Amino acid sequence: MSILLQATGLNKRFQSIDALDDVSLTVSRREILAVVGESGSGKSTLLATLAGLQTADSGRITYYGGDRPRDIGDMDEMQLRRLQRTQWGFIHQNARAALRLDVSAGGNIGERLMMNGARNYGDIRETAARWLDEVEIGRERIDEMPLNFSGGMLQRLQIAATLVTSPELVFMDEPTTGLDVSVQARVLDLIRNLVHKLDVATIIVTHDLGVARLLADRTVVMQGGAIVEHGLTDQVLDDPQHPYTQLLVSSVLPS
Ligand SMILES: Nc1ncnc2c1ncn2[C@@H]1O[C@H](COP(=O)(O)OP(=O)(O)OP(=O)(O)O)[C@@H](O)[C@H]1O
Repeated sequence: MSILLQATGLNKRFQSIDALDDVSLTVSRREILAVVGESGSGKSTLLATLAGLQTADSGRITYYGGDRPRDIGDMDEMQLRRLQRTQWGFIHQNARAALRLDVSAGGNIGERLMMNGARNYGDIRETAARWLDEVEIGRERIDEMPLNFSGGMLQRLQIAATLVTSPELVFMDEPTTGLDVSVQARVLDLIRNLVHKLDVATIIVTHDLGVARLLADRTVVMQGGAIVEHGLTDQVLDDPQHPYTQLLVSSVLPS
């Protein structure tokens, strides 16, 4: 598999805290990479940095998608925004904050299509309807404001609104955290089916090793801003080598 995104030597310091400590990783095309670790280990900082939402103090991020390799640090604001809305997607933990609640469900999906150049109203509406079916909200709710949608429905709408343009790379920050346990499984199942169907590379941050096991081809483990272990997910979770990973696995997964 060819590399889609490569990060080398990322560092980020907040006052005296090393949120990122010499982090290097790669994500290949169509690969699902999980970033796991305890609260405060640097997962969200890493994801936001990789996605160009915040800058590292040092290090380099190269994106090999599109027509030529580009360093994120060399892009101006407009180029980065364009990349983020065309070839990338970001699924936030808090769907309520990520969506526009005063715009219809169909409008939330259609907006992303229009940002990518779609102009034909009939086509946009039909694509939005298809995606509402795809994420099991149902096309009959296309004109409904998502204000009264449940947490699970909001997350499924955010997923539709992100994946509708078939991005090459999607960043997910704890996409099922905060949802009822019974709802989490359904959303995870949906994510798994869609990313495989669309062949989209995914970097997913989670504190839940079960999520990594279900979704990810490879997993990296973070502690104190550094990657302490990485490998195939089954390998990392079934035969952890680093004491911190062993602790994580033994305290979270029943043996
Ligand atoms: N804007 C900021 N200002 C100061 N410190 C920050 C900031 N953002 C993150 N940090 C610190 O950097 C470290 C890593 O935080 P980060 O949120 O990336 O960890 P995390 O693994 O995602 O944790 P969580 O799962 O709780 O979000 C923490 O010690 C955090 O307090």
